[in-house]
Amino acid sequence: MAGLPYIVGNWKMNGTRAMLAEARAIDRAASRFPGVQVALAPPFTLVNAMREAASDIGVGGQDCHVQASGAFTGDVSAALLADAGADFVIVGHSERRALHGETNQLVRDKAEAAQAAGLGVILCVGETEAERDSGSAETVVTDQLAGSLPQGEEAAAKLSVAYEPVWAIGTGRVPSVGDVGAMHRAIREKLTATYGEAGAAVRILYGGSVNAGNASELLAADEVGGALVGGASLTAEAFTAIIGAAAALAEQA
Ligand SMILES: O=C[C@H](O)COP(=O)(O)O
Repeated sequence: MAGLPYIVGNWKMNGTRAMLAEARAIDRAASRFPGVQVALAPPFTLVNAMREAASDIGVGGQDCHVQASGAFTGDVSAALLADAGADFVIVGHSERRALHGETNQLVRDKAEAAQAAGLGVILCVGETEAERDSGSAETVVTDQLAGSLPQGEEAAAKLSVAYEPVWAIGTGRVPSVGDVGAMHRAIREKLTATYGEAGAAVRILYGGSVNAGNASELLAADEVGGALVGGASLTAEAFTAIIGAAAALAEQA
């Protein structure tokens, strides 16, 4: 595994100020598991408050604009996220690709803008169920990577890739461990083809219905360096169980 296991919670469009109590509890739990890197991506509105409430976890955004500033009503730039205290940003989530028509080129531009602003990037890729059923999942994912991986000398250094099969997100369904490993190996190959040796150190996270019951198995799959967790990151109890599973595996390794 490349580096510490990286367990990231994506709160999506959830999170009032009252939920900072969960973030604080997650932060306390993270401090008990120094062998795991833990982070949360709350809505923009909570980034700064979460940064101030938590000290042992990374805090990130769920999207960013490609420009640093300007007349883009409603958008938030990577520079603004960094100013609010974010360490990283998620780009290319399938919900952004599907609901906001984000193309690979746009995702790449966002990733490069984020890195230029000093943020780490979690770049999401994943196939739909129809693409999986037609046998083209690997081609779809490697094509997404070809189009959206950031370029530049330091691009691999602050990058993680999250493999999230669209059909597994929020459905309670997960791919077999064998399919997860096969896809993660294909992603690794693409990363080393793109970045050379630096591609070997990029963490590849699995995302899609990860929970306390399946985390150990999924995290043990080939080339899985962590998890991007949606629903099960909304409560400290559920998310801490996943962090604990990652810590136990890391200790065995
Ligand atoms: O970013 C997180 C993923 O979309 C996974 O969401 P989920 O864990 O609710 O399936």
